[in-house]
Amino acid sequence: MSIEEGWSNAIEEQSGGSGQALTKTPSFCARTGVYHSLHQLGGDVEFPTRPDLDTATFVLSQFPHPDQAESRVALIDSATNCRVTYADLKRSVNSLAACLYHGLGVRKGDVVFLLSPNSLLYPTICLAVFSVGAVLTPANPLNTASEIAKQVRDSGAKLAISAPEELHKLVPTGVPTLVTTRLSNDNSLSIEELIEGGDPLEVPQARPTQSDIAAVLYSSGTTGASKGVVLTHANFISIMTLLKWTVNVWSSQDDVFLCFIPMFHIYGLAFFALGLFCVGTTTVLLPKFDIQAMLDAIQMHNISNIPAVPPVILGLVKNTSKSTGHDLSSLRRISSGAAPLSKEIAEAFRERFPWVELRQGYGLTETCGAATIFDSNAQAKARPDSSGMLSPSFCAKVVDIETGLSLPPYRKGELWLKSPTVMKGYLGNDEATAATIDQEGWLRTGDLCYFDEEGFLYIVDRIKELIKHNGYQVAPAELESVLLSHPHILDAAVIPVEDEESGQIPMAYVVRATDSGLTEDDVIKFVAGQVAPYKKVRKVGFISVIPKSAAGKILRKQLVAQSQQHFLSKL
Ligand SMILES: CC(C)(COP(=O)(O)OP(=O)(O)OC[C@H]1O[C@@H](n2cnc3c(N)ncnc32)[C@H](O)[C@@H]1OP(=O)(O)O)[C@@H](O)C(=O)NCCC(=O)NCCSC(=O)/C=C/c1ccc(O)cc1
Repeated sequence: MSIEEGWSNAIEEQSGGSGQALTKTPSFCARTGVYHSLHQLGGDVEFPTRPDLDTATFVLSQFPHPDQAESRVALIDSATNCRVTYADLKRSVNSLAACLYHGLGVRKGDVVFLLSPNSLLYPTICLAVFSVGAVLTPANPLNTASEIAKQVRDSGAKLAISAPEELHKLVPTGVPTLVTTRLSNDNSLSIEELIEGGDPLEVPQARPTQSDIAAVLYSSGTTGASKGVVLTHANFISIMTLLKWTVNVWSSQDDVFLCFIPMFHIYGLAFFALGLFCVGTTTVLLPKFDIQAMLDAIQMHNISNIPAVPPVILGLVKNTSKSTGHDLSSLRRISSGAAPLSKEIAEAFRERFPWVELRQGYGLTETCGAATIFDSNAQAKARPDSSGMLSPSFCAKVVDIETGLSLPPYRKGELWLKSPTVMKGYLGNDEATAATIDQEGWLRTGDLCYFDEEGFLYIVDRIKELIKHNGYQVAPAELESVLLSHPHILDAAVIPVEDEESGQIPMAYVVRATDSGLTEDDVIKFVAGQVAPYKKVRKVGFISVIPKSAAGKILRKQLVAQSQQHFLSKL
């Protein structure tokens, strides 16, 4: 059904022939213009209301019964086959929390910077930091030293924890730093040693409360520069409760999960560093994403469930064949988030893996993770373009960009969300917070969407100026400021260019100084030297002037059209 047909059906249904706005749409209230979750709170999903509850206490309280915790495996490192049981994990968390509090004097509100790829220690560090009421600020280890210094400064970090190979990037910040594991040639204090030496019984009794800040994760939001998203313990406890409910709805309690999604982003943090421990499942960790290592791990550990991103789903389609290779029969479910999954990739995946359920979800750092869910594979299969229905406790509005009015089903507008998982705001940035969360608590997502009459959400475009490369955010404004720092670049604009493998790549339009002789390669190398690899400019066009509005705003859509035309003319 087309949008137009659906819309006229919805109007017909709403008016009931009388022209009155009486909606039959199950999730949409025509009077308030609000879409509600069709999943009722209460019954099987209930948020803990005790104010004096923190994320770590909540997660640890959900662990399997002590009789089972000694044998039930929480984590497996696929590279070493090293295993961590739930009982080990609990002891490590309490032991490290005791050391952070008594030994290092880490207190409530102190910001702890974490720079590490996924590892068996990552969840322990997160939970121990939460236990003492400190604020976790994780970062991508691929970030450059200057990107890291910026986050350290902005977050006000008092202590850092670093993988040994990344330590050199933290030294210039002057922040006291612990390494996760100690290399033989170095005498830094390590988390591993603290865990071994700590006494789990000395865990601090003064715990943070639900309204305290738990973490600050960096995201570009709907505009430009990276900002610290302030998430409270209540946000995390709510998302854990929803995740637990989701796993129950999907009957995934006995699944073995594969993790390569980075835990320094909300997707990995919420799923793998915290949420799945509330369910008692086993997670196999890939230290780094690699398609062959992923296929080996699926076969070796009988992986059944993979939270993924679109490029990985494409990778699975392209790198496996029916007749040869790995036994992937254990796979039951793959979910896709962080970037739009094209209908073509979804269909190719379903054809190649007919026994595997594929479900798309939608979430943001600002909502502490997933906002939507598909209840069943049949629902998802019938709607390959949809990201699912609102999760319990979520409300949405679809707001007309011109008029600000709330729109009914099948009308496209900006998605606004409200739920107990919505962030407190951006750290030290009241202006950005006010521009993103209104007085009533509605969060503007910067995504263009519509709902159908059954309450399924379809994200159709991005209003916010963000490029999504491999599921990572790339902010054009950040790259433009790097480009403008080049002495031979007079003006620059960065736009997304569609790319089959990675979703989108950043392309720069550059106005170069007369007779500068600057080449595409020069520009690419100049940017690559200053930003994390996923932010690299991968294509350059030279132009005489950057198109701008009367107010000086870059007309990116015009440049996108220009790049598409250029590409088509080359075919
Ligand atoms: C697994 C991916 C898809 C691919 O990994 P990869 O192949 O290793 O590629 P990378 O992008 O990590 O980096 C590779 C690049 O880094 C370089 N590199 C490699 N290690 C090095 C090195 N140590 N030194 C320096 N260079 C190096 C490497 O050379 C290479 O450079 P280049 O070839 O130029 O791209 C990876 O990109 C990835 O994990 N992406 C996911 C990002 C992600 O989690 N985003 C979520 C954001 S939060 C969000 O949106 C939440 C949504 C959500 C939605 C729904 C829900 O239900 C819940 C949540």
